[in-house]
Amino acid sequence: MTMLAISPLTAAAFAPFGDVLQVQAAPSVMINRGNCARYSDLAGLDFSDGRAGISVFHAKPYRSPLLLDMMERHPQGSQAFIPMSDDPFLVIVAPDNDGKPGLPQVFETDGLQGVNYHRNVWHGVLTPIRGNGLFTVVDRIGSGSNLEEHWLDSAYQILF
Ligand SMILES: NC(=O)N[C@@H](O)C(=O)O
Ligand code: NI
Repeated sequence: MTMLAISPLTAAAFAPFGDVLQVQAAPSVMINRGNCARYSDLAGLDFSDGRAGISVFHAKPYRSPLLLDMMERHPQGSQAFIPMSDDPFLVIVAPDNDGKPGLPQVFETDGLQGVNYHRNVWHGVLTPIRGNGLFTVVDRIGSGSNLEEHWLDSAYQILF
């Protein structure tokens, strides 16, 4: 079974798939009488025929080795995962290859990062690896199906 290596999550590496939500080199503006740095407008939110909603996901942390046998995407909207703890999680994405996921890439967050998957980007399901598994999620609320799943012809293994 093919193993997938894990890379640290960076905005540059993740750019083809979405946005990294993290403190930037410089704030957009200082607010609250200089007591708070605001980093504005970090994610490309995109919802067709629906609206943005904020949900909470409570996921059980996975144990190593992880078997990656399915990837999914949301044709009608972006999806952001913002951790409610400072625990790292795995972010698994793949380019589209004629309507199927191409070679997956695996990133590990540094505990102070969230991600926003752009619309229709192949990704693995939410994958906490330790901690409380609590995440705030910003994604599309609307009618109709917004979930396309693809079961991989051959699974991958991820050690962490
Ligand atoms: N299905 C669902 O709401 N969650 C997935 O989209 C996911 O990315 O975890
Ligand atoms: Ni998803």
